[in-house]
Amino acid sequence: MAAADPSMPTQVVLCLPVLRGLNGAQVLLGLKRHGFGAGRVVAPGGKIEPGEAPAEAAARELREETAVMTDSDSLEPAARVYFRFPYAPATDMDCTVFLARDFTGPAKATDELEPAWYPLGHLPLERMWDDSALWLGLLLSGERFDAVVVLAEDNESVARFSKVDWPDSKMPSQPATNADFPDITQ
Ligand SMILES: Nc1[nH]c(=O)nc2c1ncn2[C@H]1C[C@H](O)[C@@H](COP(=O)(O)OP(=O)(O)OP(=O)(O)O)O1
Repeated sequence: MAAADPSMPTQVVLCLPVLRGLNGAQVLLGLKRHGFGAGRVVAPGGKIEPGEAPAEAAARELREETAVMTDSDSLEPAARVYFRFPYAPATDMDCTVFLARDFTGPAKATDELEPAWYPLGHLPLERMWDDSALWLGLLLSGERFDAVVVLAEDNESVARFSKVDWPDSKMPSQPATNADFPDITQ
C-alpha cells in the first residue's frame, strides 16, 4: 500500500451508535481527551489506517474509544462531510460518517474518550464543533448527504456550509470511499 499523499485531505471516519429505547432514540458521543478537537464532545472516530476500509476503521475506532463492539458490515454509511481549513490546510479532512444500530457492550471511558448517551433532541451542541449544529441533526433525522464545511480563520467557526443531497451529489473531489455507498445512491 502506497503511503498517504500529504497534500491530500486526511481520510477520517466518525461512528455514531444509535439506541432506540422506551424514551426515544439516543446517540453515543464522548468528550475527547487528547489530540485534534480535545475538550469537545465529538462522535467516536479517527483516521483510516492504510489498507483499511472506511467501515472497518469506524468499527475499530468505536471499539478503541468506547469499548462498544460492532461488525463493520452492519454499519450504515450516512454522510460524507468534507472539512476544509483554508487557514490550516494540512488539517483538511474527508470524513465518512456511519450510523451503528447493531452493537454490543456498554460504553466505557477510555484514554481517548469519555462517552455518554444523549437523546436526539438534546445534543450537547454548545460543547461540540460549531459545524455539528449544521449537519449532525440532519443526519440523525434521516437525511443522507454530502456536505462541505469551510472553517473560518479561527479554525473553529464556520465560514461556509453547503449540503448536497444524494443521489445527485457532484462533489469536486471524488473520495476513495464511493464504493461504500451503492445502496443509498440507488
Ligand atoms: N470541523 C469538524 N467537526 C467535527 O464534527 N469533527 C471534526 C471536524 N474536524 C475534524 N473532525 C473529526 C474528524 C476526525 O474523526 C477527528 C480527527 O481525527 P483523530 O481523532 O484521528 O485526530 P487525533 O489528533 O486525535 O489523531 P490521533 O493522533 O490519530 O489520535 O476529528
